Amino acid sequence: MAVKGLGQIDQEYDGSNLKVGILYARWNREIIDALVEGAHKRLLELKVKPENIILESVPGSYELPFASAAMIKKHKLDVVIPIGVLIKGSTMHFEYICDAVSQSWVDSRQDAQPR
Ligand SMILES: Nc1c(NC[C@H](O)[C@H](O)[C@H](O)CO)[nH]c(=O)[nH]c1=O
Ligand SMILES: CC(=O)[C@@H](O)COP(=O)(O)O
Repeated sequence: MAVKGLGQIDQEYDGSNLKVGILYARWNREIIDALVEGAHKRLLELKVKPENIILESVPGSYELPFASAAMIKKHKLDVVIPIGVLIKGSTMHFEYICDAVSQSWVDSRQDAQPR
């Protein structure tokens, strides 16, 4: 049977040696702030040291892909958690940003490939 949504955590994870970034967009802050708080809380539950959780923000979701790569280099992170919220309105703004961000993630994966 297909597993839908988050699977059950089936093992202990130890993040005590990890340095993690949370990079969030400064749009739709009520939702963003709840997502950031939840990510931070979960990282602490997974034994990531508070001093090894770096929080930074960008103007919006459009900046997340390239700013994520820059943040990893700047803070020598093991991983970054990008958080953005796009809400459909009455124009094509939503589609344009989603498309740009999706393509930017693809480009950043290609940049990260070993030459
Ligand atoms: N409309 C939303 C945006 N728009 C801002 C862009 O992401 C970008 O920051 C701006 O165009 C400057 O380059 N961002 C979101 O995260 N969510 C939105 O709903
Ligand atoms: C994706 C968005 O920015 C959204 O808030 C835009 O709303 P609208 O399309 O009505 O300008």
